[in-house]
Amino acid sequence: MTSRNHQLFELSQKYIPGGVNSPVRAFKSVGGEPIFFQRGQGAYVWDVDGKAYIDYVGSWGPLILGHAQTEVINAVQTAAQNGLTFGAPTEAELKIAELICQLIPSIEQVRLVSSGTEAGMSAIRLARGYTGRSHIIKFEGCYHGHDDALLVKAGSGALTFGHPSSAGVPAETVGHTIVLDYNDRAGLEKTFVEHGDKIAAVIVEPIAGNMNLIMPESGFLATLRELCTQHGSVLIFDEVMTGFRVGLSCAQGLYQIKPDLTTLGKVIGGGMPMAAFGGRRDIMQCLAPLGPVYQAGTLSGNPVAVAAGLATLKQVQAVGFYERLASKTQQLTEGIVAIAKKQGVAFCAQSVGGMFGLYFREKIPASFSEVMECDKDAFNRFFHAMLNEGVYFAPSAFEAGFVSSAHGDMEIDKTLVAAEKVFDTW
Ligand SMILES: N[C@H](C=O)CCC(=O)O
Repeated sequence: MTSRNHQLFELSQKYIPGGVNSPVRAFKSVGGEPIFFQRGQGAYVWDVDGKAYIDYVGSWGPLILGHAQTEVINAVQTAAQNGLTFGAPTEAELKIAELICQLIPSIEQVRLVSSGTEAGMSAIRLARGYTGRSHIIKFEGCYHGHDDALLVKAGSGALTFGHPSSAGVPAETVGHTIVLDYNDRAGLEKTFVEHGDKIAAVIVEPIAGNMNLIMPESGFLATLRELCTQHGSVLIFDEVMTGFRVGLSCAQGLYQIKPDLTTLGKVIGGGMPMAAFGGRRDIMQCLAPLGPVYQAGTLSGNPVAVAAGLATLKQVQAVGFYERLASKTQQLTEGIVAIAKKQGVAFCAQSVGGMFGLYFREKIPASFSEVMECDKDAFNRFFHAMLNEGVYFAPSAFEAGFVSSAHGDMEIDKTLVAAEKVFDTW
């Protein structure tokens, strides 16, 4: 009998390109058909054929409290009853803006948008408007949404499908984008010596999560900070993924580096489409209607999304929240590593807060080129075998994984039992 999933996928391909609304969902690199989900609760998701999975994707990061979390759902329902959108200021958006500024000291003012792509694109335009310069630096394998200027040697779905620089982006559009290697301080210094007075901004994922998980090496972020200050360039931390995911003070708090601008998304929307960019007041004041840099959005600050975000940010402030999350995530990665090692599989893993990376190689990668050395076929085999056991990891060797506060000992144990079974017959 044909599964409901298969039927839906067949039909979807007729009406939606590739049957998906974002390429990385397509299972293209791991093979097989994408799963159509019907519902989620806590740490679990159920597909349309009724099979349950422990979910380590969490909608690619936003669901730090798990699926359908009671307070978040209640907040959404209450907000929705008062109207879905006004296209005008609300008290709730003021509340979330104030909270973001309180929790992230580098953010003195913030503007809400609807997606991480918008946040990144707006931050770049703002940095260019503020400095009056054109060049930007980004790093290979980092992904900042699908804004044209940033879609060069990008990570995430672009990397997954082997097209890190997209067709449809004119050469002139990326003519001002300089791409460097993540963690390459010497390359960075050289570029600033050559082009320092032209560089409007450096945009970086302070912990890279779109080429699997790559941690910044000691001194990398500090060098970035020093060079940007020295040359009058705007330092932009893309914390769409790491914001309120790796800790309450985000990656910038962990590394004690103050960027000029920060982009946020995922967790701040609690599962609803919301993102933000914010930072130094003197830079933010260049935005319309105060300044000459235009930026806008009909649904920006959407009240339902803001309600979900506020309910989420309230809960992550609970004492010990991030310590518990980090320890669960570590329990998961250390457990899988121990099982793989027992079977002699070349595998390693690492985590930070509620975010983790799994690598089919002996040593944890520290750069884009080392990530590329991971055994992609082994990952694909592992992915499908775990899926078969009811564990859903991201369908790409280049994406980080996520643990939520709804993942308890039971879910971690079940995952490790599944991994034991998978590696037993490796
Ligand atoms: N890595 C991406 C976002 O952070 C994955 C989500 C997507 O592209 O659909």
